[in-house]
Amino acid sequence: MRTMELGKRYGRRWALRDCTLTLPDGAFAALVGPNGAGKTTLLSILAGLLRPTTGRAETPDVAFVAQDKPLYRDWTVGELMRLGAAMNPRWSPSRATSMLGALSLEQKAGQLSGGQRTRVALALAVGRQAELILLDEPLADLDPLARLEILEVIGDLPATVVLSSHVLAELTEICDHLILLAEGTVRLSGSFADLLATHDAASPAELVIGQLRKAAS
Ligand SMILES: Nc1ncnc2c1ncn2[C@@H]1O[C@H](COP(=O)(O)OP(=O)(O)OP(=O)(O)O)[C@@H](O)[C@H]1O
Repeated sequence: MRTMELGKRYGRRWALRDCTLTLPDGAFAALVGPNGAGKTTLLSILAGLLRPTTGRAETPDVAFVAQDKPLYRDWTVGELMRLGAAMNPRWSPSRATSMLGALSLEQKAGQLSGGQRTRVALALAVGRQAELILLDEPLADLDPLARLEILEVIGDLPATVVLSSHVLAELTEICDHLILLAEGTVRLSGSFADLLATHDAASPAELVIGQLRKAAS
């Protein structure tokens, strides 16, 4: 995945500016930044849902799980999975099922809890076997064990993953790359291994906190 001088302006204000990034295939990148930094804007452009004002993005086949997870309320989980299969020639039932946990296929989407809806949205994204998976704060409503379980499954996928989150632990334990945005610009990007070798930080968490403090000052 590559972006070149990507920018998005709303009126006179830039939500994202001069964003040039490269992520190697198979990277699992943490997308971090303060509220309003431009994370959702970047993910929406990468997903093809938002047209950039400047620059361009080169992305492979993309699956996007947005903050709100729209699902057909009257459809059962099983029907949604069958829809996923019918719409995607590369559909993997086993990958999709790995996200569903103990969820019943008979349950209607409109009657699911927030965390259960998240599982279904992730199943639809993962079942497609997209090469790039974009996750915009997807895990907020999952219980701690479900979070861990799902992050491990996502980490093992043969895909490039970009995960936006404010929960440091889930980012720094699982992700191998970092994209740090502040005020619409990329402040830091690269593999955690390279960044730790070139910055004064003992751990990924310390690196991220230090950089967020710097961005806020
Ligand atoms: N449709 C829009 N019209 C005008 N401004 C917008 C629009 N969408 C986003 N913005 C502005 O763009 C900036 C970046 O927003 P974005 O949603 O990308 O931030 P974020 O990093 O995802 O924030 P958060 O962590 O709070 O979800 C913000 O200042 C926001 O107010």
